[in-house]
Amino acid sequence: MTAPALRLTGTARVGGRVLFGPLDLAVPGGEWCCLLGPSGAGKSSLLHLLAGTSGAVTLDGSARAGDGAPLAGRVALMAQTDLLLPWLDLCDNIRIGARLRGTRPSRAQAEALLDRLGLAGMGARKPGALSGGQRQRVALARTLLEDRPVVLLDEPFSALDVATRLAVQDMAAHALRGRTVLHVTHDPAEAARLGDSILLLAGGQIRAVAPPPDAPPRAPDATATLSATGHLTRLLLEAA
Ligand SMILES: Nc1ncnc2c1ncn2[C@@H]1O[C@H](COP(=O)(O)OP(=O)(O)OP(=O)(O)O)[C@@H](O)[C@H]1O
Repeated sequence: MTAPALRLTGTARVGGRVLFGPLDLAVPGGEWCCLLGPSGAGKSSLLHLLAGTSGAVTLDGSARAGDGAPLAGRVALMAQTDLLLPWLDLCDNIRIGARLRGTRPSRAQAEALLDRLGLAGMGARKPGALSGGQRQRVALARTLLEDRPVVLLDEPFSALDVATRLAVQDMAAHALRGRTVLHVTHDPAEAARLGDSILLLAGGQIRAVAPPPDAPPRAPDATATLSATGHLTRLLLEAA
């Protein structure tokens, strides 16, 4: 699978006001890019513009793949809300996209993903019986099973405790290696740990911030990771 680059250029508006831009955001093909920024800066809107699900937010410009082919059909979006269907069990929730397209991955595939996310043996449960962090991992499993070259993640680990978060970050980093990932997060430590590249959206503009030099996923307590976390925290405080 060849993962295309992503490019978003122009000005985004909502309700007649400028949300961000004019700007030029680029994510190289096959890289994991973390996007940070203050609440309301437009990070989720930017993901939805790339996914083609932006609704009230419009773009005077373009959101496209670097290879010129349409993005439609090549993108999986994990939104901030988990969108789990309460009447389906976890395996069927995870397989919902494939089912809507007329294919049907096996329950064993869904169970295997749950297992890797620390939810072994829970495939027959309904979402109503889960904690917030468990629901978030099911939504991640559904996104991974989509098996798309471009993956957009909106705060995918925000509900997880520290130990689970680190384990699930590692799992996702390995599962999505070689895909083009744009990952919105509020957590500077997460960006310092996971990003091949790191972008900051603030004041309507995009700014690139140098990631630590070694390859992700990085040790959370490595000096370079901690130093990048501190630098990003300072930039976020300045942008607030
Ligand atoms: N459908 C919509 N209708 C009206 N306003 C919207 C809509 N979608 C987004 N907005 C507005 O656009 C702005 C940016 O929202 P967005 O969710 O993209 O920000 P964000 O950076 O992801 O914030 P957060 O970090 O809090 O999730 C907000 O002021 C929000 O109210």
